[in-house]
Amino acid sequence: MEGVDHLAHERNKSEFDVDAMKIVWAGSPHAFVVSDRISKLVASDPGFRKDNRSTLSRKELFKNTLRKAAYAWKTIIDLHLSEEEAAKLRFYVDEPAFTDVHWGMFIPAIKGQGTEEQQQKWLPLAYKMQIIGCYAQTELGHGSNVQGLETTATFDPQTDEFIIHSPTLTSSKWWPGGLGKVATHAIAYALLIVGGREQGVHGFIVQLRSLEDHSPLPGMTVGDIGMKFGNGAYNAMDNGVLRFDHVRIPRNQMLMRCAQYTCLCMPSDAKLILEPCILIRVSQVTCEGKYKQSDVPRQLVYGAMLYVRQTIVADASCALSRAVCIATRYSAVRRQFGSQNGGPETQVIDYKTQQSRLFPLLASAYAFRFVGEWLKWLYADVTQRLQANDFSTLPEAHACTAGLKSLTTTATADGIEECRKLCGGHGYLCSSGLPELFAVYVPACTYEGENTVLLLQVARFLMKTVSQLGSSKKPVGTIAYMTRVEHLMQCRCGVQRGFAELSADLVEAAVAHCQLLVVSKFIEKLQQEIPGKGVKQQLEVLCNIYALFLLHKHQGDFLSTGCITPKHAALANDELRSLYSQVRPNAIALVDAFNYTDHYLGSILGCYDGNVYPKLYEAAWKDPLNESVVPDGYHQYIRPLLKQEIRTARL
Ligand SMILES: CC(C)(COP(=O)(O)OP(=O)(O)OC[C@H]1O[C@@H](n2cnc3c(N)ncnc32)[C@H](O)[C@@H]1OP(=O)(O)O)[C@@H](O)C(=O)NCCC(=O)NCCSC(=O)CCCC(=O)O
Ligand SMILES: Cc1cc2nc3c(=O)[nH]c(=O)nc-3n(C[C@H](O)[C@H](O)[C@H](O)COP(=O)(O)OP(=O)(O)OC[C@H]3O[C@@H](n4cnc5c(N)ncnc54)[C@H](O)[C@@H]3O)c2cc1C
Repeated sequence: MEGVDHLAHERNKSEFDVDAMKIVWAGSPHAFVVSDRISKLVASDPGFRKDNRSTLSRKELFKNTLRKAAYAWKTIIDLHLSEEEAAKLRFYVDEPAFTDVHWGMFIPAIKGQGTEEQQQKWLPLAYKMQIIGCYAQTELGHGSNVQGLETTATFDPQTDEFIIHSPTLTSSKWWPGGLGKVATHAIAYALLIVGGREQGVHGFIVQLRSLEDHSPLPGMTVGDIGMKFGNGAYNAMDNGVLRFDHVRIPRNQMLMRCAQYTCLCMPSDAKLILEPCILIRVSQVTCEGKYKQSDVPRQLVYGAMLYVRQTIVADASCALSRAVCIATRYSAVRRQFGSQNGGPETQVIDYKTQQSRLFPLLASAYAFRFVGEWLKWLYADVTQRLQANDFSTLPEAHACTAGLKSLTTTATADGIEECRKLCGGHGYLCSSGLPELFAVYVPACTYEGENTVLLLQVARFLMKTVSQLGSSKKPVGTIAYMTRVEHLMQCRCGVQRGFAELSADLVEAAVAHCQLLVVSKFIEKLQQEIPGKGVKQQLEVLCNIYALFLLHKHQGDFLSTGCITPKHAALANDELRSLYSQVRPNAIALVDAFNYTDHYLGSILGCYDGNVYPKLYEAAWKDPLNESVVPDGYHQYIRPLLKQEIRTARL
């Protein structure tokens, strides 16, 4: 029945203060208040309705997304929402759209790589959405290999302009979100050519469409690249294709500063904190056509990616927690087998197999939340260091953002699919929310750096650290533990095979390094003051589950290297079962702590009151196919079949 909490008996089992855990999950009392208020604002506004998405055609879906983006912007203006509140509103609207790239990449790239003058010119326009930007780096022929990009930007000293051109089919920009139909401007990455010499890949601000009638400017061929995976909401995003035919832009539209770390302390909740920027000029082209390369690492040009990868780790904890919330609530509602003397059947959440699949994912959601908080700190720290021209932790920041982005997105994508399977057949219904969540989430394993390519970056960083063992340069920070492998390196010295030959093994080592990072940051979190009855105890259980689950999953490696004995492995498995039993009475409360509205979850299986079956039944009849009792096509195709008239029928 409506209004009855069918999960009340589960909630009454909780052994900790759920409201206190909500604040831990949100990050602070302030963050909780903002999240709670904005999520309810969005959930209560019919203008943000999303339960009909799966019945829309792509063009209807896209136009509805434009309407929602405009409506969200109007809401932000009318309610005078702050940067933080506006970012939360876009988060809870939960609609992949051009605004994601405008706010999440276009603006950070200008902040990170634009000079003071360029920021003063372009940022006010972008903040007021008087221009809409996209991040046009990937091409048809190159995505991972940024140095392989073929678009050219040739400086013309006669006119003090750059000529942007797509010399080959494979140099066509391909994938940038928002590019296909909406963006008026792009940060386009191109190979700079000055005086006939190639000077590497740089970013350029290029206007794509008229601000009067939105038509593509001369020399631009631009459109959408077509339908993407599944029928999910990501098809509301106009990922585009763009070819330049000798398009001229003023010299002052090459992004000529790379102090992006000093400007970007934009934590994942996107509260923009502008740090004073130290002018670190990576490169510039003078009006005489002279190219000046300064001595800062050229990789500062990749700054926007480093920033976005950091936010993707926090996003992973959100996506995984959504799926776990749905699967946990439904596992408590669903009963199957086990009836004793006509009594109720067993809740599937009580089966040890269900717990051994579900609870490590619950622990992972919390683990990724806390490592995401730490990564936000690391990013702010590298920011401060860059202000003093201290690049010492830049390699570590790159390795951590790349590695944790790879680890958490892979685990989250796999975890969402596991949650769908944990819900049985009903998990395959769009009304469960899981198919769309999966379809929208999985590209995170590819965009912002393909996950294996990024793990190779971590492996390169680890091997570089190993090569320095024995020297005066001692490993510190997240690789301090590697001093312990020094003896291994000495006894194995001489056996050197190529990085490429060993790359598959090195990627596994990179994953292990990142998993160690996640566990150690969870442990550090537990060393902090955590208020609320039983809250720290619950987090300790989840931390132990996360760590022991990894040990169990990779026990072959631990055993073969002599790190543990078979007895240790058996003890770990026993302890895991015991820990699952400790989570069981608190499982519903632990997912309630995410504080997701039913609107944001978008799932009948995961609805707060657990009143699943009536909602499933009611939702079925709303499907357009049920608008008529006799289906369209019966008379044309089915009746001839049934009446054996098929031989003569015109199909
Ligand atoms: C794989 C690499 C890193 C290789 O770059 P490379 O110039 O060939 O450099 P290398 O020789 O391998 O390394 C040279 C050196 O540069 C360092 N480095 C590399 N990247 C960074 C960084 N970001 N920050 C700081 N340092 C960086 C590396 O660690 C190397 O250092 P070392 O020489 O070993 O000390 C690069 O090509 C890359 O990042 N590829 C991935 C491209 C990518 O992520 N594209 C994303 C496009 S935008 C997008 O997808 C948006 C998604 C939509 C959305 O988010 O909604
Ligand atoms: C939904 C979505 C949105 C996107 N949005 C944007 C955007 O807004 N702006 C933008 O610029 N781009 C965007 N992209 C593009 C995205 O950044 C690239 O697809 C991504 O960087 C991967 O590059 P790639 O496609 O070239 O993959 P590839 O590198 O071609 O990967 C193919 C395979 O090759 C392997 N591989 C590649 N190099 C190596 C190597 N050196 N060693 C071993 N294996 C290797 C990879 O591991 C992978 O298995 C988007 C992509 C998607 C799917």
